Amino acid sequence: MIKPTTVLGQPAMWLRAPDGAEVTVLLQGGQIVSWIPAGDQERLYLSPQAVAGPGNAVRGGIPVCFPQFSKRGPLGPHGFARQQVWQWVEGAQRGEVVIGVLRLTDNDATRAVWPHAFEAELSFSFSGLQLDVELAVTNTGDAAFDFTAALHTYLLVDDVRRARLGGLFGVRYLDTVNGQSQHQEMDPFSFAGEIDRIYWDAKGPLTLATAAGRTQITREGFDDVVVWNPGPARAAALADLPDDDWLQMLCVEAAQIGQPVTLAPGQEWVARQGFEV
Ligand SMILES: O=P(O)(O)OC[C@H]1O[C@@H](O)[C@H](O)[C@@H](O)[C@@H]1O
Repeated sequence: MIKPTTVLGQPAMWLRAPDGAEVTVLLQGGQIVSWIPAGDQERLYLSPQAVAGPGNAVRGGIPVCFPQFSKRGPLGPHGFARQQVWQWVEGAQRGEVVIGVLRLTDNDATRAVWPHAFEAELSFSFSGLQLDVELAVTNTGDAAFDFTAALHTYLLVDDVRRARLGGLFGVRYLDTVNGQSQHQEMDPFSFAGEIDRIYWDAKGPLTLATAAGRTQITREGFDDVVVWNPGPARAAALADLPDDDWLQMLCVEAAQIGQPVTLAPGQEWVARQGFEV
């Protein structure tokens, strides 16, 4: 079943597979804001103080960061894709699987800050205990451009201090809290408070273990992984996050940061992030 709905007062689509798995996606940002696997519970964190609509970035779900990751460039944080309203292209049931596709193309607002012609497509498919999310970007103009990107997934956890993330052993990372580079030594590792790291060239599958069970996270085409939690002090400074909700979320982001993507006219880049509980 696929039907229009609203989330945070904004247009969204709600999709349910025959086995009961559900996804809700906001047109703003092409942002998946809910994923409930079949017979399971909500797996994505969406802040109860999230604000949608023009000029806002929704805190939670799977924001699409494009064409810039974080503040690593001249654009606003994480680029403009999460603030743009994407077009709903199609939703369909194919056997047991339900798919959804949204598209963002350059427009006056994007060209004002980033003078390139592009088409970005966010596709997802789900059924049972799996969700796959794919981001494709095509250069529809006549000059090459570069970008960085991420699927900035907010995973819902019962208490981040009891969560453990595995699969990054030996991977070099930049700790953006203190600016230092290190290699991951603990695997799996747990979280005491604020963490903000870019793991470079991390290709293997990840496992997030929480009291609610395990989530396997795979990636194709994304070289890097970002692990972010604001911890108590930064959470208190974020107006769209309740002070204690840093305990209930962990961002494990599939990202392309270290080697920006360069697309020649007509070229396409595709990358995906998959989840299984
Ligand atoms: O508050 P924003 O713009 O959604 O960003 C949230 C976080 O996103 C993460 O990806 C970054 O690594 C953090 O540095 C940043 O604070």
